[in-house]
Amino acid sequence: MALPSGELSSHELLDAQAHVWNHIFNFINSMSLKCALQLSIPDIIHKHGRPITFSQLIDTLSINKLKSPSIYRLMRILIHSKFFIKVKIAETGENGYWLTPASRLLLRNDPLSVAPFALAMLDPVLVDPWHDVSEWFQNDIPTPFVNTHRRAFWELAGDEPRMNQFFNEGMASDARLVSGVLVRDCKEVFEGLKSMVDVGGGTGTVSKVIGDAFPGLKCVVLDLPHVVDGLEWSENLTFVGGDMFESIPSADSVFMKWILHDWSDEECVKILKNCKEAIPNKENGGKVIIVDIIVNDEKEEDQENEIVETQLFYDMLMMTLVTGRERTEKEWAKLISDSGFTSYKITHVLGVRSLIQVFP
Ligand SMILES: C[S@@+](CC[C@H](N)C(=O)[O-])C[C@H]1O[C@@H](n2cnc3c(N)ncnc32)[C@H](O)[C@@H]1O
Repeated sequence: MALPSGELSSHELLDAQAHVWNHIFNFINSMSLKCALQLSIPDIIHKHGRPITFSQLIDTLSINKLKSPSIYRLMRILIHSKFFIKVKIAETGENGYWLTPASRLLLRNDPLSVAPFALAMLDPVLVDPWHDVSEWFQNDIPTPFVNTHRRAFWELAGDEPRMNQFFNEGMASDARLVSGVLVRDCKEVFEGLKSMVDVGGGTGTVSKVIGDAFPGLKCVVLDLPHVVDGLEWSENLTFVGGDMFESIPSADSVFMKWILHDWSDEECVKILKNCKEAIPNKENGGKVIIVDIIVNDEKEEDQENEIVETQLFYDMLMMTLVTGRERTEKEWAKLISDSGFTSYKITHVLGVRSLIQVFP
């Protein structure tokens, strides 16, 4: 009996096979990147200050030198995935490895480094639940993460200091990049505010940057006690260990970056209602400032669009690790009105994410 694939031309069949193989092995891109970070390859090339030859790279790497030929293979795939380029060194005519814009974002000491975020997201604690997604679909456990680790994400982060640390560092590295854009390109959103609560603000990176840019603005970071206990306060930055589902300290405004996408619609409505309690009415300038993804579902089928693919990755990540999801504008509008707010304004200045101002 002819298989369905028998209806395909040889060309279609081979293309389909290549497509399937690339998806089977997509994780090799992630893991090769993780390996390069763990071996500090971007930092070594950067420190060298000019393109580095293969033998110079091998001399600098702390590896078993018998495995050097495999570094050539690692670099070859990372060149293919645009993390490095090979250039001709003018003086010697030799080839050297050099950085690309993507690997510049991986330098450890760069203030905008995403290296801690990459290492957090590719830690086995966060990767293991992906093996349990299909099992989770068949049972009544709330998330694949709980299926694997028997505890919810935030609970395990509270119990495991190593996870607490790598997750907070990962978040802080993303927060540095985003807060720079916020204070540069969205000044009007913060101007005139006297106080702001950064709900789920982690170790306070965004609040520090915003507080420095607007010295009249007092920021309070509310996060779980294991995240904020022992952090250093300053003149206009304080920390409160608490639970946003219980209550949120009062302020002119609430800021939430990467919070609501962690939670289900019901949970988001609870958080947003608590935000509404914490701020003054619209006439007195109360507002909630949200930084999160708005999925452009009209482009969902368009696999050429890198931003849509990133948004869909995040949506699956929220499904696997926590109870959250990424939302379309229509879904955001429903959450906002179900929580008793009257209007919102979206600003698209943050690439994959958007800034949403919500008014009581
Ligand atoms: C995805 S992280 C975002 C951190 C920070 N806003 C950022 O974007 O860099 C979510 C944060 O929510 C905090 N969180 C989780 N449950 C919470 C709760 N019930 N009350 C307050 N914060 C909570 C976590 O500890 C974590 O810092």
